[in-house]
Amino acid sequence: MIDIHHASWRREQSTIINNISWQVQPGEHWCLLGLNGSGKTTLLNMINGYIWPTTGSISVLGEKFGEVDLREHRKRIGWVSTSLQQRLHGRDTAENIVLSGKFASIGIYTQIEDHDREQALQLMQQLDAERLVGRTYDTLSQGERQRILIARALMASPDLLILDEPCTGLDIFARDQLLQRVQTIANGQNAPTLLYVTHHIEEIMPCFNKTMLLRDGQIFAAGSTADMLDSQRLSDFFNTSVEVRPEPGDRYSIRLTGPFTTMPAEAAE
Ligand SMILES: Nc1ncnc2c1ncn2[C@@H]1O[C@H](COP(=O)(O)OP(=O)(O)OP(=O)(O)O)[C@@H](O)[C@H]1O
Repeated sequence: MIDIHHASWRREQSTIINNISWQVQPGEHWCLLGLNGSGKTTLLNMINGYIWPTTGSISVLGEKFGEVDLREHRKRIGWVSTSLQQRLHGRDTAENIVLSGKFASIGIYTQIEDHDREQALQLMQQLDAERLVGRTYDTLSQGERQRILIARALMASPDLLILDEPCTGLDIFARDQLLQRVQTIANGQNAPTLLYVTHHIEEIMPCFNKTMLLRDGQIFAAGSTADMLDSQRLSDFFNTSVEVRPEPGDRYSIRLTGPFTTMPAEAAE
């Protein structure tokens, strides 16, 4: 699904992505865990073809960048992120935003077929958002917006679904509902491969069988989630002592047990 070989990305004397090699196989769902500024969004921008590695190579969904029509390619990738939220038109209705996912466009510039409209309504139903039909995007709550964005991302039946911190701004109930829906998507027939970006271990659902720990633009460790979410490993990763606890429902929680003073600068923000 994703094959990255020794990819680096440099800007203004700094190396933002530093010699990353990473393979995602069909059937895997990955969680990307890292502190602010560790390079998560930059890596996603690379996967979507918005930026190119300065050195190294990347192929996504079997297509090597440089040999593929990126506009067509992006239709195979659903993407939910805060930066997308900011680019949407606030006066568009919820259902039109979902529909626009079919064309990977902001707004709709094509004749809409009845079956597309039906599919959009079905996805809104699946995400418990059917009552939002007719509402303009700027009147929706944060939790409602996230559900509409996930429906939009699923509209083109993507092979890869990227969820970049989708729980930002959600209360604990909305967060858990959204996470349950993510789990349902992962368990569904013909489910896309999921990449889930977060700072929060509590958000890692059982469907995420793989986890990457990203620090300073480098892979600190990557492998099975159970191996990654180990107290000693995460203490090394965060550079301070933490305790990871298994929680009911194959979830995890984390508690800081070491001194704050040794925390990396970003974490203290
Ligand atoms: N175009 C650019 N030019 C210079 N520096 C950049 C550019 N894009 C990103 N960076 C820097 O690269 C680092 C990684 O940024 P990135 O947005 O990928 O981090 P992140 O892990 O997604 O962080 P967050 O969790 O805060 O969203 C940051 O220090 C950022 O300032």
